[in-house]
Parts: sequence; C-alpha cells; structure tokens
Amino acid sequence: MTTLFKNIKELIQVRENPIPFVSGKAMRDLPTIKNAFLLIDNGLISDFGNMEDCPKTGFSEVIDTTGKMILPSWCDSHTHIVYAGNREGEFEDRIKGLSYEAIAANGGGILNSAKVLQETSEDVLYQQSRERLEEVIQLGTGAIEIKSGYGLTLDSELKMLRVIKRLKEHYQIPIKATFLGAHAVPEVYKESKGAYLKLLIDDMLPKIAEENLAEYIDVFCETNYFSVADTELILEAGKAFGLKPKIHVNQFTAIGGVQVGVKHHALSVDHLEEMRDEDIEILKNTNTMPVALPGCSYFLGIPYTPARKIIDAGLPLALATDYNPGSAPSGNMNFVVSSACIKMNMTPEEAINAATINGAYAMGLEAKVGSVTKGKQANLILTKVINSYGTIPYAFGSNQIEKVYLRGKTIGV
Ligand SMILES: N=CN[C@@H](CCC(=O)O)C(=O)O
Ligand SMILES: [Zn+2]
Repeated sequence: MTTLFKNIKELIQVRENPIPFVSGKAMRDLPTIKNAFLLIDNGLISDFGNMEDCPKTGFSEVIDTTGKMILPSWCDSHTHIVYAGNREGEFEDRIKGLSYEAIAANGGGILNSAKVLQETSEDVLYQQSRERLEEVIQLGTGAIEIKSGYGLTLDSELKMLRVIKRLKEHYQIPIKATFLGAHAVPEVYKESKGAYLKLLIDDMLPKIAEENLAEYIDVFCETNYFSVADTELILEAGKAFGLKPKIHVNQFTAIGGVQVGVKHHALSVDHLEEMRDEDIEILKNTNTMPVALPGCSYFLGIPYTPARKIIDAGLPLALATDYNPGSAPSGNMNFVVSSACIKMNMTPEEAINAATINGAYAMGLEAKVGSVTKGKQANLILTKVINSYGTIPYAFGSNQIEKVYLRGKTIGV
C-alpha cells in the first residue's frame, strides 16, 4: 500500500539525516518544505520533497492536502493514563483552598488513586485506559510512554503493567512502559519505608523483569515521598534488571533529584518546576533529556519549568502531558504546546521540536518517530487549512487537526 500526500502547504519537522534530539539555539530551527509531497509505503515514510519533484505514478492512494500542513505526531514521553476512576472530589477541595500537598498528607492524592485501582479488575482498568489512549490518539499523539505507580502492591503494580502490555498489543501506536512502584509510600508502610523498598526491589522488580513488563524505572524523588538515597537504591536495582531510569524530580522541592538522575544516566528527568542554577549546570554535556510538563503547572498552579533558562543554557527540552488523575487530567499535547509558548516563552519552533523529536528521544523512540525522515513510521498529523504552523500554539484550545495517521492509516474520522 503506497499513499501519496500532495500539495502539502508545509511539511514540518523534515530531517533528511536522522538526529537524536535538538538542543539550545538549534531548537529555534524547525526545518520544513513548502508546497511538498510525502510518500508512505507500507506504513513507513519512503520519500518527500518539493511538488516539482513529485513522482507521477505508482501509488494506491492520492490525498490532496491543498492549504493544509503535515507534521509528525506528538510524542508524549510522560503519562500515567492507566488509572482507575478520577479525583474530581480533590479537584473541588483544591478549589476551596486545600493544597495538593495537604490533600496527599491526609491520605488523598496518589494513595487515593491506588485504593481505587486496587479494587478495580484488570478488565475494567483496561477499558478505562483504552478510552484515554484512543482519546489522545485523536488529539494527535503518535507515540506514548505510560507509567505504573497507582498499584503500590505487587499484584496491583503487575495489573497496571499488564494493562499497558495489552494496550501495546492492541494498538498501532508505539508505547513504552515504565515501572513507578516508588510513586508513594503506601499507608501500611508509613512507619517502615525500608520494608516497602524491599518489597519493591526483592519482589516487584524480579517479577516485572520475568514477564518483561517494563522498559524504564521511575521514582518520585521528592520531599515526603522518596529521598535521593531511596532513589539511588531503586535505580541501582532497576538497572540490574535492565530498566533504564526516567525519573520525577524537582516538582515541589529541589533536593538533588536532577543530580541523581544524571549520575545514573537517566534517559530523562521530568517536572523541573523548581530548578536551581546547579540543577541546570549538571545537565550540560549529558544524554539526559529535561522534560517539562506544563499541564501540571497549569492544573496545580505551581511554577512552570524555566524553559528559557534551560534552553538558553544550551540544553535540550522535551514537552509531555503528565496525563494523570491528580495533577494533570488532560492528555492534550496541543494544549501543552500552546502552554509552552504562552506560559514558558518558548517559540513555536522550540515547542514543536520539544513535542516531537525531543519527546521521541525521551522515550527511546527517536529512531522510529518524531520527525519526517525516510524509514520512520508514518505517524502524522494532517492539519485543517491553517495560516502557518504558528496557528497550532496560537489558537489555544481550538482544534487544528483534520486527521491523524498511525503507520500511514487514518485513525477515526
Ligand atoms: N508527581 C508525581 N506523580 C504525578 C501525579 C500523581 C498524582 O497526583 O496522582 C505527576 O507526575 O504529577
Ligand atoms: Zn508524572
């Protein structure tokens, strides 16, 4: 099956030669071809260029995209979309003045979601999660990472990871799984955190590795959650089972999470709302991708990740949704890209780079998705008729997507 898209007003994020990610000043460059064609063969990008060089024959389908643009699908490298129920009650409590931290200290927050998930069957959890996955695919996400971390018992963490595995088997979208057993200390281990760490390291990790249920290991390295020392212990154990670190750091307090991530060659350090100069400094000349989650800052009213400081220091930056029931109940990458421009002073070029090629890198998928490059999967967004690609972040909250494609096939209507 060969599909030709012709008369593309602008083909965005064109990288002739594959690159792992873009950093610093280079994030301002978003290579495009105006008046372009794009050829898809068997679900992969096989050719592209200017319309003057467009092949004349040899395709099964021709799609005329006059006035519309094509870009690689969003790469959402940080989500928690496998969860049960919702936390709308806590949302109202926050509106009435309680803080996220106070709610968590009273047994709400992550522990609230864990209680509901523990009482939810694997099938029901799968149904709830697939609805979220289908929703975000329609919103233009074409590669996604999903974490466990609302189980917090051996059985329930396995239940979450098996649901992620089922999603991988049933959907075309590339999915990466992350084990986040160290998301919160369960109530019963409140006075004996060491015993929970032991359960996580001695019981959960071997079982997860045996069933091949995760690629990455995550820890919520934060005051009142897991210390730097706890984080080191867990990352070491995860690495022994072949899991690469991708960690939650510097969301509310800067306690050395970035440093521990860099020390353990984390693929990414995520959140970064509270960044000291030394946290930026230590990321220089590493392969660790900083990841910002503006949907969380928006929803909780906490600071936005200092994108300008990070990029102006020559570092790369990726953008992700953090889709979860407590701090970011939205998987809309279009909103994330808009927020990055509006609230973090990123240019449209920087935001699109951060949400495509850099997001792909932050989940180890840079060879498969994230740019228009020959041989990559044809996971694409076809826009409506728009003025420029800047319309995508500019017209926040309005839908600029006409169709999405996974491996060259239209998904939905
Ligand atoms: N910060 C830790 N984990 C999630 C929120 C978890 C929750 O509130 O349910 C996050 O990335 O924001
Ligand atoms: Zn998160």
